[in-house]
Amino acid sequence: MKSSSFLLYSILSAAVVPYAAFVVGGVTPGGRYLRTITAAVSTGTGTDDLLRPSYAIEKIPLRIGHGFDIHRMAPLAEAGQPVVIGGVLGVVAHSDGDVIYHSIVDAIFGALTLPDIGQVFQDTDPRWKGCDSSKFMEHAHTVMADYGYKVGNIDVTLILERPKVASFKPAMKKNIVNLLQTTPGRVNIKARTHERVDSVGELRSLSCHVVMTLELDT
Ligand SMILES: Nc1ccn([C@@H]2O[C@H](COP(=O)(O)O)[C@@H](O)[C@H]2O)c(=O)n1
Ligand SMILES: C[C@@]1(CO)OP(=O)(O)OP(=O)(O)OC[C@H]1O
Repeated sequence: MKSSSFLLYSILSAAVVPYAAFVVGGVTPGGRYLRTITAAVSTGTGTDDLLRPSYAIEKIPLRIGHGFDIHRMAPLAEAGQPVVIGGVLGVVAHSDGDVIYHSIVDAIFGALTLPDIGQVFQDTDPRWKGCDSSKFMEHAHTVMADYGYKVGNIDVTLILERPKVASFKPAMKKNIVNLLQTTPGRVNIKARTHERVDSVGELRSLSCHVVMTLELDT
């Protein structure tokens, strides 16, 4: 669906059951989106201990990681994020709330036995307020590479009642490939609805699971 059609769909949908515009995999399925970037992660020169883990890990040839994230949708006044389409809801998050990127970052940290995303990028730290989550991805890639690993493969499951995101998968995949410096043959994105049940199905949240492997980069 073209973005103009999505916009129309969004407005029409808002009249019935409004949903948020959001950023997933670096893509906003919908069009009108005012991204706020108030912080950036320095991946090269940081002296922050949390950002630069230094303990040794075992160099096993294959590591597996799982990541999960869920973000609440709420009225814009409460969400406070100008990422709305349909004019009613926003995504409640400290950063930009990209559930795909957050899940991938956590899968990478998990595979490396490192502290999780919320420990590294604390949601009380003003540096991450409204932060573009691609910065978290770039940082996770740097950490992974520093430990001598590269992406094995990534399988993403985005759980989102609507809109349908099939036509946006190539752009999301391209972002992931570029940020993690891997190849298209190693990244897959799936999407499911939540069959209209629970918070995801009732358009009160969206969530994501990621499973991925890391390979020792020889
Ligand atoms: N936001 C979404 C949700 C689903 N899809 C695609 O639709 C198929 C059917 O989903 P169900 O949850 O109803 O089984 C699914 O396999 C996806 O291909 C989508 O594109 N965007
Ligand atoms: C990314 C961080 C940090 O800004 O905040 P949120 O955007 O709220 O995202 P979440 O996935 O809940 O957890 C990790 C947080 O520490």
